[in-house]
Amino acid sequence: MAEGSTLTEAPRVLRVALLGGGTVGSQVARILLDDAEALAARAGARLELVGIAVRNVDAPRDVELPRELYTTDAESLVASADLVIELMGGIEPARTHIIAALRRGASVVTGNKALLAQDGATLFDEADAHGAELNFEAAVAGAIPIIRPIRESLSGDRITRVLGIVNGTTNFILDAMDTTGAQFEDVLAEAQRLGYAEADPTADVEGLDAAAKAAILASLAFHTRVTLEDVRCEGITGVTASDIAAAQDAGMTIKLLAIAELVPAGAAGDGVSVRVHPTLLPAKHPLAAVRGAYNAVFVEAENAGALMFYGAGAGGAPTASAIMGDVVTTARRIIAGSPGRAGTTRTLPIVGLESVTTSYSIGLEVADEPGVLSRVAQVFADHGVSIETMRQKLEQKIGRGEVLPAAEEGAHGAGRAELRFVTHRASEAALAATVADIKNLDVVESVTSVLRVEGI
Ligand SMILES: NC(=O)c1ccc[n+]([C@@H]2O[C@H](COP(=O)([O-])OP(=O)(O)OC[C@H]3O[C@@H](n4cnc5c(N)ncnc54)[C@H](O)[C@@H]3O)[C@@H](O)[C@H]2O)c1
Ligand SMILES: N[C@@H](CCO)C(=O)O
Ligand code: NA
Repeated sequence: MAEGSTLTEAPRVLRVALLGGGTVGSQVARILLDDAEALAARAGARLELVGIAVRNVDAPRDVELPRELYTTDAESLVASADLVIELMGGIEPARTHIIAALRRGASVVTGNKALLAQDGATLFDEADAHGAELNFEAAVAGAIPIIRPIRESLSGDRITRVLGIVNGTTNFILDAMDTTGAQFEDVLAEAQRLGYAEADPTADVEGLDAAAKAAILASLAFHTRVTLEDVRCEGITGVTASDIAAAQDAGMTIKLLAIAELVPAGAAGDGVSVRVHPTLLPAKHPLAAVRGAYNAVFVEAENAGALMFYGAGAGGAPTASAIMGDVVTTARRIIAGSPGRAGTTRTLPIVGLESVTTSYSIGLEVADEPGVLSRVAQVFADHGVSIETMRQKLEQKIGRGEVLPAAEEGAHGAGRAELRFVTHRASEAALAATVADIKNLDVVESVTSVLRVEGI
């Protein structure tokens, strides 16, 4: 405390501009107004909400707030603020407003994963150049504290892998498919009816929302720059009821995982692989227990071991909780006069899926006749892909190293059989070549699914 100051000194005031008054913004405004006393005590300054920028001042709203706070003039709000909370979403004009705030030396709190994943580097450079802070806990997994634990709590450790269920909509859909046995399209329609899925669900079901979060997590976990373009992304639209049933038969469940891991990149040392795709997980894996629209992030670090962060990944009040945590932390640092951001320290090569090994589950429809199994198995062997388990519909199962008796293999006569193979870890290239050759076998009717497997 400066010489001569006393505890009775008038509290400092920080002018807070809120850009966006929708699902999250309206809850943030409510907390700023309702909890003003407690927030002032924790932040060390009164947080004065000076305005809320919206598209339409007269739009109907769920949360009652003083009408005079609303404005369409975001630019003027930003020009007068010490701290800007950006909850408009989208790239522009959010990006322009954030840069304008940072250039004035005002700190910014945002939940905008799309913008951070596309152009975070520019924003962080602006923050660094002007001694301002840019915080974004709400951008990944909503209310769950995951950004700060990775940036701060684990900053003395070496994170090797992050596996996340970071999209609630797709987890809700996959969980409902798992519980009811229904097809994707039917569950999506029901999720839209219940308000769990957006009218335009593309960003969620195609994995793009999860990919943006994966890019942010990878950048922080590995102290390097990763953008949306670096993320290999596959959504859940191709997951069928029969994939889910086969997973259940094998004691597994299908989750849309965001996976970021350190992988060897030859002489260069470490590289980074970042991907989003439907993934088979054993039912005993902690992420398999994440139901409904919940999110969870599983972090593996050299010294901490495995950690799991779980909770609500979306929703107005939960996401506002993460925003407010950033607001109080940022306010404290403004008062203390010390921006606390630890910047990126290196640039690791992004490694494509062709260099990453993973286990696979492959479903086939084949002619049910003698010799089919050995011909399929030979194709795996030809490409050096080792089989961990094989299941045939009718509950015949070959475990590690066992061989199905020839008599049994031919016992069902003409007709079709469904085979499911799970492989040991193999490269994408070896797996693709195996699948292509299997498709060409005359005894194979079709390859019904190819899914990656984690946690076995
Ligand atoms: N909703 C969630 O559960 C959730 C969770 C995590 C992160 N986020 C992120 O938080 C942000 C806000 O999400 P939301 O769900 O509250 O959005 P929303 O669509 O409910 O609200 C957006 C608000 O921004 C205002 N706005 C948009 N464009 C504007 C413009 N050009 N000028 C002035 N005002 C404008 C709108 O009027 C509205 O008040 C997004 O970046 C989103 O990705 C949302
Ligand atoms: N659409 C996102 C909202 C949170 O980012 C989800 O389903 O998880
Ligand atoms: Na979060």
